[in-house]
Amino acid sequence: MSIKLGTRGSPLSLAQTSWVLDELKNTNPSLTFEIEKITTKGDTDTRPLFAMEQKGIFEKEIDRAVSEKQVDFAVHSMKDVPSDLDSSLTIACVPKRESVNDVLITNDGFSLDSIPSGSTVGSSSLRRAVQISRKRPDLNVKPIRGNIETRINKVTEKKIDGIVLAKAGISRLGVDTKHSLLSKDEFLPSPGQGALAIICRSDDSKTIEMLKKIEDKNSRIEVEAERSLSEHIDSGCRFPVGAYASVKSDSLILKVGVYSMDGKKSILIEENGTIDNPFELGKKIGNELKSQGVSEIASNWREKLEEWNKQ
Ligand SMILES: NCc1[nH]cc(CCC(=O)O)c1CC(=O)O
Repeated sequence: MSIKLGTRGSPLSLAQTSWVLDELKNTNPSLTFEIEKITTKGDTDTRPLFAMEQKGIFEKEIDRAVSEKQVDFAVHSMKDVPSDLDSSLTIACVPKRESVNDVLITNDGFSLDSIPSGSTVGSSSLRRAVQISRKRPDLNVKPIRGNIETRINKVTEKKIDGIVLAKAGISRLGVDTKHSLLSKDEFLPSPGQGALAIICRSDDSKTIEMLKKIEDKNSRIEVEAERSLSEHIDSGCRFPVGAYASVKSDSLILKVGVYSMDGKKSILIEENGTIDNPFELGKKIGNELKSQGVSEIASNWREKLEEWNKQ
C-alpha cells in the first residue's frame, strides 16, 4: 500500500516534497508514495504575512490531515512550523539543511551596500524589513506577499527595485536569478531557516523509522537550539527575531538578534554550548534576552506593524 504525504500546492512546497521523496526512495526502495496537495490559510489569505494573527498559517490544515490519518506524513519549511506543534505530532526528521542565509535579488545584482539610495526593497518578514532599514535607512522597505516566483517577477518586471528572500528557497526551486548573498552574521536569518521539518503522528513508529533514515544530525541539533530560543521568547513569523546555530565539531554556537520595530533598539547575543544539549543553549539565551529587556523592545510592535502595513 502507498504511503501518503501531504503538502501545500506552492511550487516551493512541491519542490521540497519532491526532494524528500527522492531521498526516501533511495533509502526505502521497496516503498511507494502518493502526494496529496492541501490548501492552507497562508496560501489563500493575501494580506501581508505579519498582518495575520494566526501562527502556523502555512501548515495547520496539513497537520490536521496527518493527525486525522488522511496522510501519513508532511513536509514543511521548518521556520513555518510553530514551536507549539500539537503533541499528537512529532518532527520525525530534519534532513540536511540548505543555506540559512538571505539574499538580495535585483535586476543588476546589487548588494545591500551598493543598491542605489532611495531604492524600494520588498520583504515578506518584519525581521528582514527591520534589518534592511537598520543597515540602509535611505531605502524604502515595503511589505510583499505571494510565492517566491511572484516576488521575483515583481523585480524582473521593474515593479520594485529589489526583494529579500531566503537562499534556500531559490536553491530548492532552481531559480537562476542575480542575487547577492547577505552575511548571516550581519543579517540574521529566521530561526529554522533553510531546514525542513518532516512531521508524522507521534505514535506511528513505522513511519518514524522510515523517515529517520534521511535525518541529518547536525541540522537537527542546530534547529533544536533555534526553536528552543523561539519557544523561550515566543517569536514566530511576525516578531523581528533573527537567529542561527552552527555545529563546530563538539561545540554549538547560537547567535541571536532582537530588534524594535523602528530598528533603533536591539539586543545581540552570541553564546557557545554543547551539541549534547541544544535546548539548554536556546533556553539560556532566551532567559538572557528577557533579563536584558526583550519585552520592552517587543512592546508596541503590533501598533507599529499596523502603521507599516498601511504603506
Ligand atoms: N513562508 C516563507 C518561506 N518559508 C520557507 C521559505 C524558504 C526558505 C526556508 O526553507 O527557510 C520561505 C521563503 C522565504 O523566506 O524566502
